[in-house]
Amino acid sequence: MKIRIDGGRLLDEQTGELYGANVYYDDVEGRILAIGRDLPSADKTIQLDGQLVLPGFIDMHVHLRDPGFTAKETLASGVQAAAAGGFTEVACMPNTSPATDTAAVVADIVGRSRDIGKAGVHPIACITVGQAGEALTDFAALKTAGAIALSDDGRGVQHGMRMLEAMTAAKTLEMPIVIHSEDETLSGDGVIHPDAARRLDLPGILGESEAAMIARDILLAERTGAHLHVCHVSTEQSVALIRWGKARGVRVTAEVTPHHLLLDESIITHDDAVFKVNPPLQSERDRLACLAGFLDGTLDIIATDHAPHTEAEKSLGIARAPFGMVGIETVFPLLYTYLVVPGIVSLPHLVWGMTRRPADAFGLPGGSLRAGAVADIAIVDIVQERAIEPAAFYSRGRNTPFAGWQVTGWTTHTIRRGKLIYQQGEERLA
Ligand SMILES: NC(=O)N[C@@H](CC(=O)O)C(=O)O
Ligand SMILES: [Zn+2]
Repeated sequence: MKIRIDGGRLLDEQTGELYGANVYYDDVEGRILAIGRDLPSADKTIQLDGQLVLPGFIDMHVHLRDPGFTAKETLASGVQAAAAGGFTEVACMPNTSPATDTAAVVADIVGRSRDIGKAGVHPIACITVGQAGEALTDFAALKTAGAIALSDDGRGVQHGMRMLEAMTAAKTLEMPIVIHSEDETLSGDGVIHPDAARRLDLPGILGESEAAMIARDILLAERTGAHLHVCHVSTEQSVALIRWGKARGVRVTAEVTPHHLLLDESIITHDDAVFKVNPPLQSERDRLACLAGFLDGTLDIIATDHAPHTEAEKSLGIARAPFGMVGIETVFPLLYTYLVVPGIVSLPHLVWGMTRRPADAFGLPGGSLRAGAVADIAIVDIVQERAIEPAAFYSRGRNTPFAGWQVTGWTTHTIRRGKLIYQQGEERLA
């Protein structure tokens, strides 16, 4: 079928200006045929009224929890939540059970997510067996099965020589090494930023635990030539180190989360584990440094670190609850409302950070709307405004610190390879 999206507004990919145009695509080929005002007639039309027609969003850091932790999230609930957030592609982290450390687990995730038919899923497989930080996994076999990168996310690889071996092997296969930077000899048993920890009489996490490992791994990326991607950057020192690495010509890319762009540790005034995340909410100065880093391109992409947990787990209090926040259904509305509307970040800069830049950094299709490109599209409504309501999430995780925040920029339709994978108000998958 030929389908046309009429009456929307697109971003000019050169100038970043919004302009009115229609989009014409084929749902079998899954490609955009033409963009413009005078297009051939279609079998079906999606009629809009000025909504934004954007490239489908790409999230390089989500936890889908399947296999193993399906009370937190399942593949089905995760990819439906992703589609509801406007995402056409997500990369999922390997801290599953069993860990995503064999070709069989990678192939299972790829196959089942394809059958569900919502957002596309790209597994990031473990660097070390069982994420234990010891023996390396079989990178070549993981790549053949469909892994797009390697990470022990959830934990840092503590042993420097092990990381050097991993980068050397990853370089020969051209697989990115994606790092959760945390020197555990510095973070210890900390749970939140030291200032918040002092107020609540809890153990703190030193910011240096992140920056120290980033420094080590930039040096190892320089030595090996591997592509290093730094997850969830949260401190001023980390941003400075990545800026330094880029200036030296090291192949380093980095991501920043919506919570590290919008929140700081001062929000933690009482013992509520909804604010517990790793790396922790940092100081206001760190938050502003992350924002500046995103604006100048040091932090290339926005990633949510969508980390669902059950209500029972999150009700254990900050000392005992697991780290993590959900984010995939609310990232665009939050960043649009609180960064674009007040003029802090431009709309194209936000959109490229969620589309073109992750596609370029990881060699994924999508990220651009033009004739010949894949028909991966997010349609968002910047008039409709409502409060974030966790009970309405498609995700099983309800653990967001943004409940009740009033936002606009909700996704109304998500299209992947020409197929409608989300329409606002649709039923939850079983
Ligand atoms: N970010 C988190 O606080 N939690 C993540 C792990 C991670 O991304 O480090 C999780 O898996 O729950
Ligand atoms: Zn992590």
